[in-house]
This record gives sequence, structure tokens and C-alpha cells, in this order.
Amino acid sequence: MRVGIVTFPGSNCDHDVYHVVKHACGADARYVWHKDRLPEKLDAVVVPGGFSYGDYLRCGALARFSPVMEDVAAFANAGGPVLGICNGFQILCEAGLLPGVLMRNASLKFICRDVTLKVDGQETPVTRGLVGRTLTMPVAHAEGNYFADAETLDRLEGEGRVVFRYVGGAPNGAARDIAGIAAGPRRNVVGLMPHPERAAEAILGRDDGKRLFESLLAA
Ligand SMILES: NC(=O)CC[C@H](N)C(=O)O
Repeated sequence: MRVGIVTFPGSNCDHDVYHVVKHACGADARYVWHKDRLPEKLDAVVVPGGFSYGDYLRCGALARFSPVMEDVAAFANAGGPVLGICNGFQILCEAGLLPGVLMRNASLKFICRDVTLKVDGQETPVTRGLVGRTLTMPVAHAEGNYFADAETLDRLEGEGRVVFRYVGGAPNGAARDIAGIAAGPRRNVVGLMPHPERAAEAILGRDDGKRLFESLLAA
């Protein structure tokens, strides 16, 4: 199992994802610089969190133009599993690989705290065997307020593509308490605002997030 981890100028969770994939899960991980092509024979792609291009003009709005995104789109459209975490979720929305947009938090403040998520909707490559469970992991973002028009939200819900919801209300104002969604021919493109890679080892306090990587790596 070989996972490509895309690094943009300003990514800061790429090393955490690398550590979890390689050392916590024992799979092959490699960084992919945003100006390079995706290597052949990748089994999954992770677009990690951070502050790509300093979050100018809007989180992910510049990163979507990076050369690697053409390959990420082709990989996704061919059914390859793609996981976008936080800034990665924002980038996938800006790139049109996921519907909707992440706006400034309703509080206009950066939020950094643990949240509880319900795994919802239909199974995806990162939620196999997890639907109906609750998982706890941190959020750390200024723009996690998920928005899409009512028709898009209804379609996402109707198709079982709302795959993570905040339990007890969204901390950021997200529509319908949405923390993560899926798209793609096999619901293979998944984005979520919380950080599973920051809750992936019991010795560091919690390993709920590791479940998502285990699912992805078994995909
Ligand atoms: N942790 C992150 O990936 C942060 C995402 C983005 N820079 C924000 O603040 O919303």
C-alpha cells in the first residue's frame, strides 16, 4: 500500500500524516511536492492540512492551481481514494472535487479543540466498518464553516455523502453540522475538517483517528 502525501508551500500536517501512515500503520508513504506529478502506482492520496499559500486569498484558493492538482483530479476521477484533511478539505472544495466551500468560522476566531464526530452516510474508503460510530479528534481551523446551497446539501444527505457530523453542534457554524463529505465515482474523495492524524496513537492521548487511516490503507 503506497500513499502519496501532497505538500504545498505552507502545508504543516504533511509530516504528521507521513508519521501515522508509515510508523503507526506500517504502510509506504511518500511526499509529493505540489509542483511535481503524482508518482505511478499510488494506492491513495492524502491532501494534508496547513496554511497553503498563507491562506491567501481564501484557504485553498491558490493551492488548487498547483500542477499536482491535475493529477489528483485524474486519480480521483478514476476512483482512486483521496483524503483531504482540513486545509486539504478546503483545497479539494476549491478544486471542485468536492461540492461546497469552507467559510470563516461563525465566531471569526481560530478554533482548536477536541470534537466528537458521528460517522454517517454510506461507507467510503476511510469509513469502512465505522458508520454509526462516534470518534473524537481535534479541529484546528479558522475556516471550517461548511456551506453549500440547500439543493446541494439535500443531495449530499440523500446520497449518503455526509460522512462526518459534529455531535452537539458544529463549533464553526457549518451547515447541518457537517464535518466531512464524500464525492467521486465510488465516494472515493473524502474531505473533513477535524484532524485524524493528530489523534492516531494512544500514547499521544487518543487513537480514534487511526481508524480512518486503517480503513484507507485496507481500501
Ligand atoms: N489546520 C489546518 O489545516 C488549517 C486550515 C486553514 N488554514 C484554516 O485555518 O482554516
